[in-house]
Amino acid sequence: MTATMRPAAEAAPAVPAALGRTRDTVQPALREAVGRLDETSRAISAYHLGWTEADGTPVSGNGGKAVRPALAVLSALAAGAPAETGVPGAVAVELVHNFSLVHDDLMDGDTERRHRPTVWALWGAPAAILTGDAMLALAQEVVLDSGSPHAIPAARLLSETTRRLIHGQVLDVQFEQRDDVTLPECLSMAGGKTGALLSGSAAIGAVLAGAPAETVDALAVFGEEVGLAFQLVDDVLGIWGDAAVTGKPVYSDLRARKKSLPVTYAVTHGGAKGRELAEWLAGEETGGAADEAELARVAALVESAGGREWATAEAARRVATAERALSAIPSGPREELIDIARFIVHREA
Ligand SMILES: CC(C)=CCC/C(C)=C/CC/C(C)=C/COP(=O)(O)OP(=O)(O)O
Repeated sequence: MTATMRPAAEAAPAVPAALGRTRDTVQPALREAVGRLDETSRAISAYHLGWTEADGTPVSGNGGKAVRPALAVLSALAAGAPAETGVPGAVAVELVHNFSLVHDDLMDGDTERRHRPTVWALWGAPAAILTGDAMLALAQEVVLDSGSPHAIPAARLLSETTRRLIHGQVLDVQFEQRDDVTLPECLSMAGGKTGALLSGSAAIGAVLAGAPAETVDALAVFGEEVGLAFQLVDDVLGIWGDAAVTGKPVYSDLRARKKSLPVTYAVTHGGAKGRELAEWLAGEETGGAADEAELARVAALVESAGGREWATAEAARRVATAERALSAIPSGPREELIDIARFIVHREA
């Protein structure tokens, strides 16, 4: 068993069928949209999205799990519209997501994502900033060009979602300089950094379909809760995940002394072990590639202070709340949304 609290005998849940199906529905539109970018941004985006090698050779690589576009397409279906209605929203949220990853890797100095070198590591900081910017601008354009009579409210939702996402990242960066971050503050940061885009993804298809406010709100609540579960699991994988499976370097969050959710829980609720952890986080003596053993010791400290168990249980609680929010959503899309939420808590990458 790696990151989850799943009993050893229980198999990992299958990847939900909706993820593959919606990926096939959305990919042609995503490729068409990226094709509108200038030559340099297009080539770098194609690499980041797993379509080519860095030298432009076509590949079918790892472009990510495509969770957000799946939510956007299912959101349209949940509103009684065809899948195609959600596609511009799906393309837009995947572009916003990838803008945020390209910029996040640069900010964190991370050199590996999706089992490949990151954009800034290959092309440098200016190219990473500009490629991310290009994807973000393109996302708005795709929604505005959707042809939906509800394109303006959908574009507004995307804008508000992006502002919340950026605010979450602002808090995350600020927390690195603070040693008094509380658990509610950390949850609020994760709600912005990850909950906002999952919420916007789960709502945008319904907005494009002109669904009533109750439907949009229920889907938004579902996405927000799933987003928090997503970040909790992401933080757990960042400490106890298998780098060969996650495709990201192990311990990068701990090495940067990030106030992730399991770490913040451990510090604020872990008694003497939490205080020991807080001292380590505030210290300057650790860091760099030579300290792998030290980071393993700190990971064990977070675990013995209850951080891993709490984060895993909290993710399950968030998914249960998310599922309850869908009570009025028609069967079919509801079960597929729930399958994705459960997959998120049990994933290992
Ligand atoms: C403004 C700015 C820079 C914000 C950064 C926000 C940020 C990077 C939040 C983390 C979100 C997250 C859990 C990403 C992994 O998604 P995933 O596992 O779905 O990734 P995948 O697409 O590779 O599967």
